[in-house]
This record gives sequence, C-alpha cells and structure tokens, in this order.
Amino acid sequence: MTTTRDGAYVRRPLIAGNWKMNMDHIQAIALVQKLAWTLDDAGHDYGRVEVSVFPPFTDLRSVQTLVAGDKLSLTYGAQDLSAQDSGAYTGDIPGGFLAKLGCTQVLIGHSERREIHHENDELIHAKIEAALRHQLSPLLCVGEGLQVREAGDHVRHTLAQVEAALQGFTAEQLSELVIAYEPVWAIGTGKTAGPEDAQELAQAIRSKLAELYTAEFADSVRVLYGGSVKSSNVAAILEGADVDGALVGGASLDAEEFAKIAQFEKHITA
Ligand SMILES: O=C(CO)COP(=O)(O)O
Repeated sequence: MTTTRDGAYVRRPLIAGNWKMNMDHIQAIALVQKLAWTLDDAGHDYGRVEVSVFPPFTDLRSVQTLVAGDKLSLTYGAQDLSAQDSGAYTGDIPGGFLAKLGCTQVLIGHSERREIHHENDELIHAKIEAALRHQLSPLLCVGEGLQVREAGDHVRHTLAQVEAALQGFTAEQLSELVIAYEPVWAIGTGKTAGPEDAQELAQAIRSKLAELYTAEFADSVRVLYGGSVKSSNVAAILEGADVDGALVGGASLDAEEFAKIAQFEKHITA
C-alpha cells in the first residue's frame, strides 16, 4: 500500500471475502453479524479500510436485509453475473437483479469460473460490460496457473488477461474497477506467492493500466492479491506499494479471522 506523508492511504485498501460455494442464507446472517460485531469491537474504521463480502446468490437478500436493517458499513457483491440482462438463460443471474439487492460490486473472471465453467476473455469482457450497465463495480480476477508460472510466463499471461478484459472500455467507464491478482497455484493450497511476487504483479498490472490509459488512471485503480491470505501473512503481503488489499477465500468464512485480516494495520504496528 502507498500512504501520503500524513499517513492516509493513496488508495483506500479493500479487504474482500469470497465465500465461494459456502454458507447458506441462515449461516450468512450469522457470519455477517459476527463479522460486523467483531469489527465494531475492534473500532474498525471503514472509511479508512473497506471491507466487503461476496456470498452465494441465494444469500444476497438476507445480507441486504441485515446490512440495511442494522445500518452496517460492510459492502457486498455477487461472485458472478450474466453477460445478458434478461431472457432464456436458465440458471443465470443478471446485473440488474444484483443492483436491486444492493450489491455494489461483482467478481468477474475468477479462476474457478475460467477453469470449471470455461469462461474465456470474450465472456469476461461481456460480463464487465454488463456490470457497468448496472453501476456495479467490476472486481476483475486475473492470474496464472502453475505451468505458466514454472515456465516463467506469468507476467505476460496475467497482463494479457487484463488487456483482453478491458479492451475498448474508457477510463471513465472503469472508474470503480478493482483488479485482483490471484495466482491459481496459491488458491486454497496454503501456498502464497511471496510478498515480492504479489508486488511484482500488482506493479506490472498498474504499468499496463498506465500504458492502456493514463498514469493518473493507473494510480487510482485498486489492485488486490488473493491466494491463501490469512491474518498471519496479510501484513507482509500488503507491504507492497502497489498491493491495495486482499481477496480472501477460506479465511473469510471465519468471522474472527477475517476481521483480523481487515484489521491488518494492528499487525503492522504490533
Ligand atoms: O480464490 C480466492 C479468493 O477469490 C483465494 O482463496 P483462498 O484464500 O482460500 O486461497
């Protein structure tokens, strides 16, 4: 992360929890309540560090009701959306429905969707377009698999994903874009890319954005790291000047652990 001389962050860090296919709507209520209480007890400053959760679709209405009813400062979004707005697309969920549920963000292009659902760059591009039509901030996930990493081709591979996803959009359209670098080999494996790897790719992504748009735009986009992030490693990962937060999978299912991750500043000063 980068701070100004008075200690403010240049880009507001984002700690995002991707629940994947875990937690039904009853469990979701319990988890969000516990997370909110834990963060309140810790005096969490949401204006300084944003915290968001990405529950399954079926939980979103319950999360919306809780967040609105208890006036929580957490933000939330969906893990995917359809590229279409309505029609004969059995099983798909359009952006308009997500916006109605109070979602402000949506994950797009997670490696599990690229791999398991064979989502390609073209579809991911169309999904970003759909998100923008409904004022949802796209949280674009990119990253390489183990083979690509071992071949030393990870930077080129990841930047190609960024370029393909963003092709044709203007900086103005992408003003709320967030990019998460998630090396596939570090997801759910307990292996994290080292803080240097996270910084290397975050910096490369920012340079690519500067090349595609302007330096000013590149400096405004939050770039997260994801892959086996825990409270014990988050502070080191976020030390990278270009790493603006974390996209957390498994550890976001435990309210206390996720709250500790969101409170990473305490680990830095401790
Ligand atoms: O895929 C991830 C977040 O989107 C990372 O998952 P883990 O934190 O469980 O490795």
